[in-house]
Amino acid sequence: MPLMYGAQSEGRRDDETMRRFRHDRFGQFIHWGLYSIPAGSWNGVTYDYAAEFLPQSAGIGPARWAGLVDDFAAPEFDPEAWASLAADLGARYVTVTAKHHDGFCLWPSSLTDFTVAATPRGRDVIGELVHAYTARGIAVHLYYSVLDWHHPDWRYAISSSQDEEAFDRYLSYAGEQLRELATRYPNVRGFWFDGTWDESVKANGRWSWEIECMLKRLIPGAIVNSRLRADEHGARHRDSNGALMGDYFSGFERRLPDPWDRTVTAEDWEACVTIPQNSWGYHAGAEVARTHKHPLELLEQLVQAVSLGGNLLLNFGPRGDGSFAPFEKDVVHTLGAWLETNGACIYGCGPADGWDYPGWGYYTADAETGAVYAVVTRIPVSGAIALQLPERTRVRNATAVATGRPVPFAVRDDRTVRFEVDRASVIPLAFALEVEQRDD
Ligand SMILES: C[C@@H]1N[C@@H](C#Cc2ccccc2)[C@H](O)[C@@H]1O
Repeated sequence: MPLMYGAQSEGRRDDETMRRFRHDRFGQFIHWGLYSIPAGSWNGVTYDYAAEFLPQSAGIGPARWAGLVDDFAAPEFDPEAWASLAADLGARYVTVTAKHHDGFCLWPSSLTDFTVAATPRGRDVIGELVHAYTARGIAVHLYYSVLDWHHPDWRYAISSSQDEEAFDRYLSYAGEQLRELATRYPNVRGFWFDGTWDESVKANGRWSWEIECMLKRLIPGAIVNSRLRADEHGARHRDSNGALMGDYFSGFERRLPDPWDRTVTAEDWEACVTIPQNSWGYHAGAEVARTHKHPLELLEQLVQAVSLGGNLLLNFGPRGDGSFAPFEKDVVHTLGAWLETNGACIYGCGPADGWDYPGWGYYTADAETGAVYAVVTRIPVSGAIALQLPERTRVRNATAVATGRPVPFAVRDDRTVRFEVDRASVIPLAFALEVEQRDD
């Protein structure tokens, strides 16, 4: 069907900025704001739900919530230390909350007083972070929530002409804030939109189309996630013709596609995940919870995403004072150490065509050289790892990515080779396979 405000381009972007995003594969999400201070509790009551939703969970109105501005002193906020942590994690880009659903701006926006400028130290958090990450060679994407509980003209739905006039005012405000962000911080690489699920936003596909155009005009090559977009019929992420809007699909939140679902390899996509079960902002309960994911579970999610042609955006929620919790530092050390010696099977990699999901782990392939990697995450009780080869394919040799040492294997038949793996091996265990086509 003809669309005025559908997808702005067909197929994958192949410019340098998008190739870099695809090559990066691993990003760190940062959720930090006023919600990090109460950390899930209010007036002595702890709410198990996501900490950044505390105003909703505890029924706190905008005026009372704004009282937290005076407490946002962030004595431990150290942008260079945050950038070092991202580098230690092995993240190649960072997506930082500039404005979350509560409407508080982590940059000194001229469009509202509800910003860091009103806090005791008045620091331009976004500006300092963009500088620190960029100086470490880490690309920055800015998270912006269209949903805004603080702004008086926000509406969940439009049910009167008054609602329409108010929401038009809100969309103008949000548009000017986005212009301000792209103008103040022109070396950010992308914008990560959220809070676009309500009827009011879905009814304004033209606005979302215009925002994408504006940001890419102000920052040529800027990357915009599909979550910003609706078309004129209210279709989100993909327009009414099924074409992806924005530059990559961003519908995987706290979930990944099934490891055998090769359909997702048709598009660029990114999954965003938390370390606790369900809190993006710092929740004090997470420090003692027994429920958050083991670092190796998160590492497996990264390998799984890459094996299906996607990126993983792993969330960290700094405490209200600007420090990181020990359980988050554990994740940094575990993933960073593994990526230090095994990153070849992640960075610049994607799906290994013809190599079906094996069950004991994942296959990735270097997008440039075609080198195939077998990454073992589950060692069978026998210790035997059987590889089902694509047709007319032979494995010439195999080496352990971490050590470069050759890995012995046996040819079982013309479609199967078998590795014997020490069951005490540190996993994920990555093998680099040198394969060749047989001419039989
Ligand atoms: C990236 C994540 N998206 C946000 C959300 C949400 C949400 C949660 C429940 C129902 C509808 C939407 C979270 O607050 C976090 O920013």
